[in-house]
Amino acid sequence: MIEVRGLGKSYIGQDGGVVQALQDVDLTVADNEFLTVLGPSGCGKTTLLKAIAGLIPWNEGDIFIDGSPVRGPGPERSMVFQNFALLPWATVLENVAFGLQMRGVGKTERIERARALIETVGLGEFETKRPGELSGGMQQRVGIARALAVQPSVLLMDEPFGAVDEQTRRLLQEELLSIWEEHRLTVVFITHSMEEAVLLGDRVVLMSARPGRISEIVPVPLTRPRSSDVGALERSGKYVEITAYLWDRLRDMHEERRPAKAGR
Ligand SMILES: Nc1ncnc2c1ncn2[C@@H]1O[C@H](COP(=O)(O)OP(=O)(O)OP(=O)(O)O)[C@@H](O)[C@H]1O
Repeated sequence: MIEVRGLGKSYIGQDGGVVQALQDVDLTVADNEFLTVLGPSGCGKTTLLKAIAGLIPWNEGDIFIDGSPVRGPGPERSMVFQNFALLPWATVLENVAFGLQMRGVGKTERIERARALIETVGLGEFETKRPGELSGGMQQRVGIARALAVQPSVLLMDEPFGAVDEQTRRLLQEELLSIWEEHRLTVVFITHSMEEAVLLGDRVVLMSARPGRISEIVPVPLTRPRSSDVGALERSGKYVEITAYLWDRLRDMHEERRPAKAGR
């Protein structure tokens, strides 16, 4: 379980001013939950994820993973980044096995575990290729396999499918759903897409901007498993209703931030 309590984070901007990125954020993510996070650009989504990952310090509040306070990165948490963040000089196999090497796992086991995950994400024929020889979607599959290789209980995903084309995105969503259905991980997934947030999530966290706060948490009562027929799901009335609701809420947030028009 992830518990975020009263989290506040500010940055010092280039001009020396203080940017309050997060304020009073309270959030509980249950074991094996798939939580998606949606909100306007700059509302602190990445900051929240990096704090949970233990990659940045914060000013107020606490974060606990299974009751233990977060003081830095830990073996139970893995992160997947939008820009893949692969080692450019290393092969697919080496990239996926890298985290295991860092954790002192022996070579034979490393290769065995990495190969199994490379198969899972459908890249069996590409294990000797380097990232530069792969498409964006393939690189992100490597990123996912690498994150899963260390057998985390928590997967933190920062807009992982934001840099790939629409068709690849759809395939990656289906793959991620089936991986999650099999491995039952706790996932926190940031996205700019309302459709993606609803398709994947058990609940959608809506954040509002400046300072970033949780505006609302919207449950997604769509049946699982969802990986088998994503198309049918998207045509269901409930799916359409929830995405329309999220869009209304996001539009309200944009309207609130827009300067009032003259004469109104
Ligand atoms: N290292 C930093 N130094 C100064 N300000 C920062 C830094 N990182 C983020 N910020 C600011 O903090 C706020 C939140 O940033 P963050 O990247 O968490 O938002 P986000 O919701 O993930 O944005 P986006 O959706 O555009 O990726 C923004 O105003 C951003 O400019």
